[in-house]
Amino acid sequence: GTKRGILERLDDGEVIVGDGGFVWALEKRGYVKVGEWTPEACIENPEAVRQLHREFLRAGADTMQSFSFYASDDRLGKGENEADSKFTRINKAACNLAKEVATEGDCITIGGLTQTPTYLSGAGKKATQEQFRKQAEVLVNNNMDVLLCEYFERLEEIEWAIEVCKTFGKPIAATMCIGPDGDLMNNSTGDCAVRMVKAGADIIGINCKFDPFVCLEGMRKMKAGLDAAGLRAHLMVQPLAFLTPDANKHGYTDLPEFPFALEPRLVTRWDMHRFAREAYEMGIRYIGGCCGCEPYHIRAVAEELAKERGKLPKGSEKHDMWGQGLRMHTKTWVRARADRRYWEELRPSSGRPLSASMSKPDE
Ligand SMILES: N[C@@H](CCSCCCCC(=O)O)C(=O)O
Ligand SMILES: [Zn+2]
Repeated sequence: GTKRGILERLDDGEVIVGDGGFVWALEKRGYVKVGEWTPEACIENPEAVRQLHREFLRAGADTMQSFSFYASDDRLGKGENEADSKFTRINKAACNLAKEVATEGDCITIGGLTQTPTYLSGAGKKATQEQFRKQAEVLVNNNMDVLLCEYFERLEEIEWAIEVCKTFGKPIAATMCIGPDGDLMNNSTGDCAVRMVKAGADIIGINCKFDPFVCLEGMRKMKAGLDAAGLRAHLMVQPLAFLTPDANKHGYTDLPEFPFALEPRLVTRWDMHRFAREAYEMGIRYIGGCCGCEPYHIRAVAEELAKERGKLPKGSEKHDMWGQGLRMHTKTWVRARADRRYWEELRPSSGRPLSASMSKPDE
């Protein structure tokens, strides 16, 4: 068809703006349960999922990712008869919602899958790959343009997932939720990058668990690993929208504030400008967000890279860049904040005089 695929766009050096965090945004809206993090909302409240897709589209997202997170059969299904099992219905609905909104823009649909309870149970490669095959099959049968293996903490499991996805002949993206200190099986971040590419991924990187700047530290290690191995791949990063300089290799889940008091750590749109620029300068071209990342964060990515993309997102119709919308404010001191440097240099207070700036992660 006319729509140019993701690899064509990336090969042409184009920026792909990703969408943000679905489970996190929908949990705040009462459609997802913390701890389960499963996407029943696709069949129970499709209007909420559709609306969030539309908000990310308006913010400039070039991708619509199926809300199929933690939707493997071993987590969702109870082995009921395939056709109308919860597993099949949720994954199918997730694809349809992503496709519906993707057609409202010139978006690429991304079929997402992630780590499984089967792997953690120690059931081994065959049983684990069967889970990936089942879910990838539904995503491909429902016309997702790309398969994304995301939020893997262990290299071996994402290698198995990539191997399975490769059999479907779609472009493959793969992101691990690791920082600069490697995965949970003592594989270095650089080695994780190399082995994801060797397993067959076209686009590799990091998503979740760590803040935008810690993720970029991890991406620098991934890039160095690929360079040392003489490998090339497109780079992708979808960080948390929470600041986590104090996290250990387990990321935000080990911080005392996880999951119900991370709000003081939220990044501002200005942090996202700085992140998007640094990511772009590193050669990363698929730039989105994960947990905590709301549409205004994605709009900031699209605005920071407006020149490179040759366009502003629709949502910028209601947002003059760098605070220019304050020029007409009645208060002179607020008018003075219609200034890029003011916002770039501001170190915002937390408003919590008794709060420490950092916490100690639980082991
Ligand atoms: N594409 C997904 C990624 C979710 S990343 C992790 C979500 C919570 C994990 C946990 O605490 O177990 C989404 O946007 O929801
Ligand atoms: Zn996440």
